[in-house]
Amino acid sequence: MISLYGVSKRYYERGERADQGFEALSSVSLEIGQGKIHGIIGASGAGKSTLLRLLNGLEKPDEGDVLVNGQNLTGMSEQHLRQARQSIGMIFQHFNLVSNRTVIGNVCMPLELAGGSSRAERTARGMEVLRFVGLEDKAKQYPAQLSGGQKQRVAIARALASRPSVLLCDEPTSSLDPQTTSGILDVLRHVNQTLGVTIVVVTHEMEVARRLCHQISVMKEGRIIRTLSEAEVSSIPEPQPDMLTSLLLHDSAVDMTDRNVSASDHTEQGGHRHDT
Ligand SMILES: Nc1ncnc2c1ncn2[C@@H]1O[C@H](COP(=O)(O)OP(=O)(O)OP(=O)(O)O)[C@@H](O)[C@H]1O
Repeated sequence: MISLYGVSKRYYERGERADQGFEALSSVSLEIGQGKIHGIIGASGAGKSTLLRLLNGLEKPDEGDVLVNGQNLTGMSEQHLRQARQSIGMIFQHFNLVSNRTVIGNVCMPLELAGGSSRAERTARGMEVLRFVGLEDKAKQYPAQLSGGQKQRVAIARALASRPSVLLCDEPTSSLDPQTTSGILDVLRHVNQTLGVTIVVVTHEMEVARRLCHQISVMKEGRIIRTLSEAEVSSIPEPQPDMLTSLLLHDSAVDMTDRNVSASDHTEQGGHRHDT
């Protein structure tokens, strides 16, 4: 379970007073249930990445509380934060692999940093997570020898190595072509369904959010202006990006029910958020 209560975050230029600065997040409250896939969408600058960074303690809120797995990250010491982060994996748009390490070397990095395991134990766990993402045959290669989709699979394997209960994804498919995107969405679903990992996905790709997520929160100017329930997300016809675009562009919540198609329309169109 992930909870944000009244979270605000300001960024300051050098020399600015506490009442100045730019408010990137403004009184954000949100609850994400355990085992859910939750999307965060919004225009550039809406505060999506800031919200994600608060969830692994990379940023501290100025006000409010951030709880992950019942632990309040706000006010935690660096040492406790490091421990808490072991149950929070993260992947990025540009994969962030270390170029001079092999695939298995990259995947084992979090285990090395955590300490307390032998090299043989780390390698065994690394091979296990590489198998999970379908890349055990690439263990000895270097990132430069892999495609974009393979690099993101390695990044997912690395994030899973320390058995996290939460996976944070910052624009995980924005660098990938549509076919590779579908493959990565399959892997993320597999992570969620097989391992029960709660996933939070920041994306500007409305269709990715619709296909992958149970719920979707829409952000605008540092606020969550709407959270779509599972029923509402399931009801979004495929593909109808205009509806989500209008959610991004207007403050007032769009009445989804006016635009919902009936259950039979939905079936006829073959629309299902887990279609790829
Ligand atoms: N370290 C920082 N210092 C100052 N301002 C920042 C900093 N990080 C983010 N901001 C500002 O806060 C606002 C929210 O940024 P954030 O990166 O969270 O938005 P975003 O929705 O993820 O945008 P994008 O989709 O472009 O990545 C933006 O106006 C950004 O310029």
